[in-house]
Amino acid sequence: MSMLEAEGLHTFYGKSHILHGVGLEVREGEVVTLLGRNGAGKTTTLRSIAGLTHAREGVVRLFGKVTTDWPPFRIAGLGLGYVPEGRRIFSTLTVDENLRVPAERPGPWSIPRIYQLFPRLAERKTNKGRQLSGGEQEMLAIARALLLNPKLLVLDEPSQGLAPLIVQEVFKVVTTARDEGISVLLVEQNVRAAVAVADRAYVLDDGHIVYEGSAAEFAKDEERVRALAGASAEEWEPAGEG
Ligand SMILES: Nc1ncnc2c1ncn2[C@@H]1O[C@H](COP(=O)(O)OP(=O)(O)OP(=O)(O)O)[C@@H](O)[C@H]1O
Repeated sequence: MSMLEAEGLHTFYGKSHILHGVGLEVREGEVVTLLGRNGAGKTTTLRSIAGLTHAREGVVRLFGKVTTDWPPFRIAGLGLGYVPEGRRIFSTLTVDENLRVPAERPGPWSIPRIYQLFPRLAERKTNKGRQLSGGEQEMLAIARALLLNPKLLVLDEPSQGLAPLIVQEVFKVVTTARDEGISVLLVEQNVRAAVAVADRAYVLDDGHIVYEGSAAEFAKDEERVRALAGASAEEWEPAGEG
């Protein structure tokens, strides 16, 4: 079953035509990564899906419903958990207070469950948002989205600015969510980290999808990975044993 189907999206900022017929799909239980260089249109694709910048042409279907022109709150209510770029957590509130902000949607995720699965956040419970490291802030932002009990989690560059070891920790959160039955759409600059967790990959270039296929196949294509990953290509080391 499809969690998300986007077809032929054309999205503009004013007169700037950014997406030129973008199509992608996330099926139930999948982690799908959307890759591409700076400015390729990844964030714009996510904004079109989440209802923040509506596509002028094309269709977004979420959980079988056409949501192309729905406002963001209605899309969130349907089960889309969107974590934008830049970790917008409340810096003057504690971790615990941050987690109490979202309006709950019924489901298996609760604050005790979050603390159980992300002990790092439990340890930091009474720390203010601004006292957290970048990795902890990202985990908190994802945890907050999970409390909405989404069926599809959409993450925009969770690894941005994080050291490799911390990236691995944040990506464990992604696999935990997937293991809990949540589908994930992941936008990343860190190509190697993303293809290591994803089932399928799409590559966006200048508003066009130029690759679509298995993430494992993509990972094998060293030349392609290197071209996309650029300078960060050497940074990612797969998690070692234990
Ligand atoms: N609010 C805006 N108004 C006008 N142009 C914008 C706006 N936001 C983004 N753009 C432009 O749209 C294009 C796509 O941007 P987008 O943020 O979707 O790319 P991206 O692939 O997510 O890149 P990045 O990795 O830098 O976030 C870029 O050329 C960008 O300059």
